[in-house]
Amino acid sequence: MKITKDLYQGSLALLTDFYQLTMAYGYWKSGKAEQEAVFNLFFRKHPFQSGFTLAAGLEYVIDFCKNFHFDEEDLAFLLEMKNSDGSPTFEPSFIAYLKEMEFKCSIEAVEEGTVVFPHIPMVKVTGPLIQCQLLETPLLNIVNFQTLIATKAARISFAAQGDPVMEFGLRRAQGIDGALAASRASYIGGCASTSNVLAGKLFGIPVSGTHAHSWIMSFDSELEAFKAYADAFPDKCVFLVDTYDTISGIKNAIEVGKFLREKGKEWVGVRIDSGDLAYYSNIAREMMDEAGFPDAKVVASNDLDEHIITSLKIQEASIDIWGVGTKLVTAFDQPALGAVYKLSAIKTKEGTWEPKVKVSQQSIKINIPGNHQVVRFSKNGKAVADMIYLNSQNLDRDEFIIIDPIDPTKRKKIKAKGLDQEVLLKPIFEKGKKVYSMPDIHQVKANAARNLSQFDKALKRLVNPHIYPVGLEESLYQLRNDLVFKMKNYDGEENNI
Ligand SMILES: Nc1ncnc2c1ncn2[C@@H]1O[C@H](COP(=O)(O)OP(=O)(O)OP(=O)(O)O)[C@@H](O)[C@H]1O
Ligand SMILES: O=P(O)(O)OC[C@H]1O[C@H](OP(=O)(O)OP(=O)(O)O)[C@H](O)[C@@H]1O
Ligand SMILES: O=C(O)c1cccnc1
Repeated sequence: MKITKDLYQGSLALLTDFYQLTMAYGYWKSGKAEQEAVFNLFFRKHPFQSGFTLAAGLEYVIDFCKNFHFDEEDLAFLLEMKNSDGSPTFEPSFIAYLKEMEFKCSIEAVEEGTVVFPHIPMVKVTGPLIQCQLLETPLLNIVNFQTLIATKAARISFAAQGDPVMEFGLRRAQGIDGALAASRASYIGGCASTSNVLAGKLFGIPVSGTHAHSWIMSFDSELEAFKAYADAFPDKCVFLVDTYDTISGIKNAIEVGKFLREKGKEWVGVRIDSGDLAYYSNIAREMMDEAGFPDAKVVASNDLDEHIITSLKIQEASIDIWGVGTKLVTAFDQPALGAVYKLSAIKTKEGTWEPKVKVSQQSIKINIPGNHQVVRFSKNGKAVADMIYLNSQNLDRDEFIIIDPIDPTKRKKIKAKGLDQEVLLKPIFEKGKKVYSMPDIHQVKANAARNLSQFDKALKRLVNPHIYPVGLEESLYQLRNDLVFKMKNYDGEENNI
């Protein structure tokens, strides 16, 4: 098992794009490697046309940064790399520099389970330019995927209106870590359990499941198969009833349910995995009630997502538990979140922070310069607005104006008196030393639920959700404008239109 062993036990410093290493070499060669910089990780658009996004992945980020180093094998690999003319890509003294490199960055981040919005920095990295740069790809890899899946899981859980959702995705997930990370993020986002036993072991997530059609098919009859399963798991029986004929399957399940009851045991219920799930779940409910099993549950599965679940709820399907796999763990309708990681300030030789901006034809792509913090204003536990501000700014004011980063005609006055304020970027590492104590996964899940409950349900509807106000504090907005004009050499002529 070389691949899994190397992946999970070796150094992960090479899990990056090659250009990060060529830039790292360039920074080192030009004497800029240790110059202090600030980078922000943020996304520009919610996934799935959602009205909110749920942050996840910080625990992986912490793990990655704690173990950030180049081991002997990594260094040997880099030393062997050649340019097209056969010359070495990296000088031995650069490799020696990497060997001695110790993680020195400070990291601030939103906690896992925090509801986040476009443009809000989710992770802010401050430290030697070379180290900030080397973190770009792995941080994006981790946060993009887990945030995407946690958001999808939250949408699915809302659609299920509090019914348990079992995550069944492993067999269709994007590879080994895709599956593991998806199970973790799905649990944070609202799923009750996973079918992935390794995820259960690694992350402490509850593991659950029913049985497959192959179980039934391996016996001479469905009834015999149900009885044998009941024998093995008298307290945990969910019978899959659609292998041959769903109605006969429900009858057989009830018969075994009665047999179990005679022995003082109660079955859990049935699973329906094909056909019209509203129609068959209602028939199953009626038959089980009539037979004296009002507490027996109906589990439904088969290519479910938030939209089909919503439709089944509208149809008043009698489904108590939802099994969701493929469309959850592959984020079926949006394969990536699209978060980016941008340089926003750099320290000058004089020791002052110089804000940096990337100018773009598309205003959505102009980053927010400077060294920031984010505050969430709320009233009586309900979030009111988020403000991104320069962290030199004093929050002790009665009133703020926030300006939409894309459309400056959208502004909001925040009367701060009487509002609660929560600063969202929390210290995670200080100069390479971890200062954050990571809550366990159940606390993270509870944090997600608490966070989501702070937002109006208009934000959580699947179609055309309400837009939550997020803006730049006035002076940050002004700084950004001034910098864009400066970088574009704007001289008052029309040449910038
Ligand atoms: N009442 C319903 N309303 C809306 N969608 C439903 C309803 N019942 C089932 N579905 C969905 O319709 C789709 C049916 O897909 P498909 O044709 O693959 O199922 P099937 O033929 O019944 O099952 P299979 O191919 O697995 O034997 C699934 O996504 C399922 O979740
Ligand atoms: O549909 P998902 O949301 O991905 O949920 C997981 C699916 O995996 C299993 O199907 P299986 O692999 O046996 O295939 P089949 O039922 O489609 O034949 C199970 O019966 C679900 O239908
Ligand atoms: O336990 C189940 O019922 C299950 C697990 C994985 C995929 N489909 C169903």
